[in-house]
Amino acid sequence: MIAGSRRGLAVVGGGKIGEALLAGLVRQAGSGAGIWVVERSPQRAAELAARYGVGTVDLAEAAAHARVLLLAVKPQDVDALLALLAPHVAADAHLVVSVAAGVPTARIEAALPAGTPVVRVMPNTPALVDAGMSVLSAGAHATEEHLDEAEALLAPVGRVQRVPESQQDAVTALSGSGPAYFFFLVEAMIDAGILLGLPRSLAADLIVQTAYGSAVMLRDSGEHPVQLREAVTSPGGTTIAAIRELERHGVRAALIAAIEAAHQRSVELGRPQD
Ligand SMILES: NC(=O)C1=CN([C@@H]2O[C@H](COP(=O)(O)OP(=O)(O)OC[C@H]3O[C@@H](n4cnc5c(N)ncnc54)[C@H](O)[C@@H]3O)[C@@H](O)[C@H]2O)C=CC1
Ligand SMILES: O=C(O)[C@@H]1CCC=N1
Repeated sequence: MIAGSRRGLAVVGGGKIGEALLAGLVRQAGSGAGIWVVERSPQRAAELAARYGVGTVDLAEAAAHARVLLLAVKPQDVDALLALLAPHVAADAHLVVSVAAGVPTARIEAALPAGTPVVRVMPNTPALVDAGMSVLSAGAHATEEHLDEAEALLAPVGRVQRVPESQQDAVTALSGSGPAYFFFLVEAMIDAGILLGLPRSLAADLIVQTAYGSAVMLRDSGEHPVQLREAVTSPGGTTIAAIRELERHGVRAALIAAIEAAHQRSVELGRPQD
């Protein structure tokens, strides 16, 4: 294969985020042509091939066909994967994109042929519904063109930002893990509806639509969250009674501590494995 003749994308690791990205990208492209998946579990590979019409290949075939190798395995599995992948990577023909939480581009570069361009990305699962948030950082050999290439890949499934790599652990704690915090809040709010005697399906409908409407307002109104909250909080009314309880139970401090813990875990995951 001549350097530069490769096209398309191979997703290595078809787990939760690998599938979210695959699903969004295949939907946007209109088919799975030019998209391959490498998956350790044959059963999972067959499932993804059937669901999205993508080809399932091994690492050597992925590297032979695809220009972009998108690594979506657990941080703990990255080193083992790189050892298997490295013999098939050509620095002048591939762009390696890693979504592994915490793992620095320097660690990936050290395991690949000298000069391989690596872009670190923190995506999130709303990519599944084209509402993802992907945050990109360049490794030592990734140029603006490589960042543009990674951005073009991810832009169809949501918004894209670029940050210095030093901010990626914080980004991971905010937008990478972020959907889980919102799902957790929604889960708790639905439980509150159950406590108040509403049927589960009604409580879920009320809360999901309220979450959706609030998210659209946050994104589109241009107003600060404080202003939006104040507009809901009538003097002597119901909302302030609830807000007082949230503050009394330390919910704000709990969220800050939770996100700080996620940041710390991302830093730990980035350290070389024993
Ligand atoms: N789940 C999420 O919302 C997000 C996850 N990430 C990152 O994405 C990566 C994957 O996370 P999840 O999808 O949640 O994990 P997961 O455990 O659901 O998926 C990992 C997949 O990789 C496969 N795998 C492992 N080694 C392999 C190899 N050598 N070759 C081929 N396939 C291999 C496993 O069989 C599994 O299906 C992690 O590094 C995580 O930090 C990043 C952003 C968001
Ligand atoms: O929980 C995790 O480690 C991954 C990274 C960001 C979201 N999920």
